[in-house]
Amino acid sequence: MIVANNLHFKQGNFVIEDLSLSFPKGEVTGIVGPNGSGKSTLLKLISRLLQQDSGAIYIDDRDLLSYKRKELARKMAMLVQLKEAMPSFTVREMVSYGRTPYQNVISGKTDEDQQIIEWAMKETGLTQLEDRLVHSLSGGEQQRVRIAMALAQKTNILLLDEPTTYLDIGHQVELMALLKRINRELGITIIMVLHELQYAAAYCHHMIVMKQGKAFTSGIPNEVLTEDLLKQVYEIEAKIIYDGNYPSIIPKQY
Ligand SMILES: Nc1ncnc2c1ncn2[C@@H]1O[C@H](COP(=O)(O)OP(=O)(O)OP(=O)(O)O)[C@@H](O)[C@H]1O
Repeated sequence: MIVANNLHFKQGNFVIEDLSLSFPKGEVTGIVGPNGSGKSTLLKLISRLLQQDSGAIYIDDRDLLSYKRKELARKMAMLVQLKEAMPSFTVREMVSYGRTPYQNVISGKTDEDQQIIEWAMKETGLTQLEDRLVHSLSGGEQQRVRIAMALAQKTNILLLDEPTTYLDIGHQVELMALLKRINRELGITIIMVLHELQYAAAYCHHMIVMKQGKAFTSGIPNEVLTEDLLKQVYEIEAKIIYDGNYPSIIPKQY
């Protein structure tokens, strides 16, 4: 469904060269790799926040660059890293922004828009918080608001850059479970950058490992995530112990 062919991209001293990848439709793909390996850059190229120097990205067999802005916003939602302060909007107002790609300036919000806003808040457990100001919420609640806004956008692709940043382990697991349910029940294709290899292994169908602007390897997580990979990509000696699909990584230096 999403295919990248022979991408070339240069920013400063960092280069992506001849990168070709595919992201399976209806599945959850995790992009992992060390700091500075190009994970966010790859996600930004897929969401058109950045544009490759050459090569092409196809979404549903159509060149990404040929989509009109609103048309693309109806197809994919992107949650960038949570770095900036959240705005002074209520939860409902912020979720409503997800309807922007469908709105007509004259008619404003339709009944259908309102129903979708209610649905998105319900799916993410925010109905009780709808009148709260977003910046007054906890980190985990704020992430749910951002996901609700993306759901209100009614896209079939959701891209997320490090969605678990700033969350404690309880909220990390809650968020991963929410994303898994969104994928399973709504069939939304999810592509996310993750630092936690254990979540990539446990919650993703497909995993891509980036190293220095290249896809070092990709495939089924528990086949990709090996002690040898940790050595070659992260340069650590570590032991991996699986409990079902969930790995524990124990570094030798410990
Ligand atoms: N605007 C820019 N100009 C020059 N270099 C940049 C720019 N943005 C990113 N880079 C460089 O590109 C490289 C890849 O960055 P990117 O953010 O994609 O890495 P990442 O794998 O997501 O890293 P992290 O895990 O630390 O978030 C890094 O070396 C970064 O310094």
